[in-house]
Amino acid sequence: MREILIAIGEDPDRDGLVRTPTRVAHAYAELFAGLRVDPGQVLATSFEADHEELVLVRDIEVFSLCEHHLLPFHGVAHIGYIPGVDGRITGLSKLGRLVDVFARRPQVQERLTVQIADLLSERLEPRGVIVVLECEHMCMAMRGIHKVGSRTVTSAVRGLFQDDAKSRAEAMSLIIR
Ligand SMILES: Nc1nc2c(ncn2[C@@H]2O[C@H](COP(=O)(O)OP(=O)(O)OP(=O)(O)O)[C@@H](O)[C@H]2O)c(=O)[nH]1
Ligand SMILES: [Zn+2]
Repeated sequence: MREILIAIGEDPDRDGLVRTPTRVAHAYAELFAGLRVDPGQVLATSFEADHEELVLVRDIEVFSLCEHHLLPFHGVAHIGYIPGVDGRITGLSKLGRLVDVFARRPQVQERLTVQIADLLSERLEPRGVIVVLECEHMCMAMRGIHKVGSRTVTSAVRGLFQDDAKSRAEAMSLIIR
């Protein structure tokens, strides 16, 4: 960080900047903490339930950093699943925790979307999973192409949502408003 400050023409020893390398190190430790967490642990607790219909959590806040520029992208995730035949469900907060574990890494939005869908699919063995992310990328807003307000939408579907167009359309109608 000190070398970056010198490279951009700053004085790393001036009062406001002298502790900046340390601050950035601490900030990065938090922003990239997901690299040191086992995502499977997030879903370690699950419950039996007689619910065989859609469970959908909308508008889960997403903060991540693109791996190309290390600039933030942020927006929301919508995560839905239909529990498997043995009816296991997870705590609703775990879906938000799962987003954070994968988001707190150098990312691309597509991979973040797929990682969430794959882990839910693997660990909960649900009948279907649908994940939609809508994010704005600062690397496209405050630099480069300067397109402020454009949002990128990515989705990943697993299980019955892949084959059953009616179920997918029903879930999408609850997600996209
Ligand atoms: N597919 C994808 N691309 C992303 C994501 N985040 C940033 N990017 C893009 O990554 C690309 C990197 O392109 P490069 O040409 O290597 O880098 P660059 O010269 O800084 O590109 P510009 O942003 O076009 O100025 C850019 O087009 C970014 O918009 C993401 O989550 N998914
Ligand atoms: Zn970027």
